[in-house]
Amino acid sequence: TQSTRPQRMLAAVHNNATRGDPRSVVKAIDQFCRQKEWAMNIGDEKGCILDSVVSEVNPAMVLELGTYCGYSTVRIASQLPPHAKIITLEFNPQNAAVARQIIAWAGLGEKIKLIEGSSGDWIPKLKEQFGVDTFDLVFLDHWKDRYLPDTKLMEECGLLRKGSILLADNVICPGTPEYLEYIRNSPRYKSQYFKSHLEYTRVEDGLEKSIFLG
Ligand SMILES: O=C(NC/C=C/[C@H]1O[C@@H](n2cnc(C(F)(F)F)c2)[C@H](O)[C@@H]1O)c1cc([N+](=O)[O-])cc(O)c1O
Ligand SMILES: [Mg+2]
Repeated sequence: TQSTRPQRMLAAVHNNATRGDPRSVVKAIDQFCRQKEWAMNIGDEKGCILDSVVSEVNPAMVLELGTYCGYSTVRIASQLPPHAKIITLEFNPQNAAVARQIIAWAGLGEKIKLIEGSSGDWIPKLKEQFGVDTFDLVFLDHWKDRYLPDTKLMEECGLLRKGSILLADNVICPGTPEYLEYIRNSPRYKSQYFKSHLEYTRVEDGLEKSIFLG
């Protein structure tokens, strides 16, 4: 039976990355996507911007929307201080299954809680189910038409505090026009655009970093 792209990506990690070495997992995925098959990981160029935001925020609690295969999950978790945690939401069970194995290979299972389901279902339950207070950093990289409704939902559920950082992928390509319009015009956020390129291509894309002002 035919394998899927995430399964071929997992095989590339097993064959080319060192167990317990997150940087080698990131490198193996980027190599697979450059040399074999494009895939929608944030990639190394935007990934370096993600790294700099994570190290600047030094978050104790991170929420990622859109695990996919776990590339950015591993990238973020490998930079977290001890005892810090990342909760990552994934809707597609096949993607979640691959992500769990990539996260395990990187040796980061203790820092990462992968939840399968939809943001609409899970965002309202994070406080009661996982004892979350607020998130220091939220990374948005799931369905682009969900960035805005889910940001409003996080506000309503009291998951953001004064100073919480939202970092959104793909604000140019594929684009998140409604989210950008809201976040750049809302008095409750201060936003900054980081110009870059769509993963593994020369097409323009970028990240939008927004601080919640409370
Ligand atoms: O469509 C793109 N990304 C969509 C990403 C979607 C991924 O997020 C999951 N999800 C959905 N809801 C949730 C949650 F969290 F709600 F539970 C999680 C989906 O199952 C999928 O694995 C994309 C496309 C391009 N491109 O160039 O076309 C480039 C990129 O970087 C991209 O991120
Ligand atoms: Mg993306």
